[in-house]
Amino acid sequence: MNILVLGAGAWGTALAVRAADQHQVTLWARDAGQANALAATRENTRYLPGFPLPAGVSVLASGPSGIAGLAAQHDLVIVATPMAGLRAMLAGLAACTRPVAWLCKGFEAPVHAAGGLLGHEIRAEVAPGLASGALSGPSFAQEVVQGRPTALVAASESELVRTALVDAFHGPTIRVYANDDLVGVEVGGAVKNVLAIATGLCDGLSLGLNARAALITRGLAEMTRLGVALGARAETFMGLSGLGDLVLTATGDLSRNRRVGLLLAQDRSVEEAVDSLGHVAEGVYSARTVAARARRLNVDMPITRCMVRLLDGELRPGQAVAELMGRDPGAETR
Ligand SMILES: NC(=O)c1ccc[n+]([C@@H]2O[C@H](COP(=O)([O-])OP(=O)(O)OC[C@H]3O[C@@H](n4cnc5c(N)ncnc54)[C@H](O)[C@@H]3O)[C@@H](O)[C@H]2O)c1
Ligand SMILES: O=P(O)(O)OC[C@H](O)CO
Repeated sequence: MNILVLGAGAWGTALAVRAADQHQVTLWARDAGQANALAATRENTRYLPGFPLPAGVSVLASGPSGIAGLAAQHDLVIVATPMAGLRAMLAGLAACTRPVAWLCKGFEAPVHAAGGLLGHEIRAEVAPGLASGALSGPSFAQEVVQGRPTALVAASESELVRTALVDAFHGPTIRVYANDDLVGVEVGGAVKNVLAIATGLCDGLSLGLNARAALITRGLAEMTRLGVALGARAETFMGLSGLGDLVLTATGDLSRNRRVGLLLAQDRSVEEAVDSLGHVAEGVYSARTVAARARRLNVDMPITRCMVRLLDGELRPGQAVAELMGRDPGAETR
């Protein structure tokens, strides 16, 4: 198989390295300088230092034919940009006849009255004919690139796309499960990032293990409520892209979103926290949209609402905890 990976951040690079165990991979960087550095050093020193690119990975920057021309020369196209780059990528691939999958986890920042969109909603606007889906699940790039065992979920309404993703990435160190609930998989991947900021905050304030378990459990409930309201199946949230990715991101110190929460607990500003990462933390950009879409659907998401007020500077860390604990008693419903 010939696989094109569009985006040479940490995750695109890690998956390109692993896919090259079994396939030919082209890793595309939007910035010619980054592509040249990658090609010269055979290492992504900016986003995933310490892991050489194997011979099966070739590096490219945009050529005269652009991404559409490149896509036509490959069997599978992976969009590995953050959410902020997905709309432009899908628009550029609108006429592509190859299966396409995005890796980003989040809601796009609002571009019109409908508010911020998930990947499949952006696709419906700019590339409705594209055979496409998302590859998601609990997966830190640093562990995947080291060949540590990982399970992913290939989500699409199209069996062709699910099968292409399994063929591309299922191997000795990665298991890929197929799921046709693209909405559920996308909601899980987006909301877990917001909840990981909350859990980082909780741990940074040394609130204890009981508090962390409560946040994860009640966070899963609010993620499920939003997903079901958006048309997902509730059972998807008990799977890899729901519970699985929530547990990983909320508790694993490799998570950039969790690290934002840990830094906010030290009274660092959101800008300082984000700048210190050097990587994208999608939860920071998605939180307001998650809360806004929940509000429109009449879905109660108290943890997310609290995180938005914290990120907007309306609450200090201690006040956020007091607000969550001060709510009226309620039934333990989904
Ligand atoms: N790193 C992980 O472990 C991991 C795992 C699973 C999913 N993801 C998701 O994958 C996506 C990418 O994450 P990452 O870790 O590779 O990020 P990163 O911060 O390591 O790299 C981001 C890459 O995207 C490029 N980029 C930034 N803005 C862009 C834009 N507007 N258009 C095009 N390219 C742009 C940057 O140049 C860089 O190459 C995120 O949505 C993240 O949630 C990451
Ligand atoms: O580092 P984070 O918080 O962006 O999380 C990375 C992956 O999404 C974990 O599955």
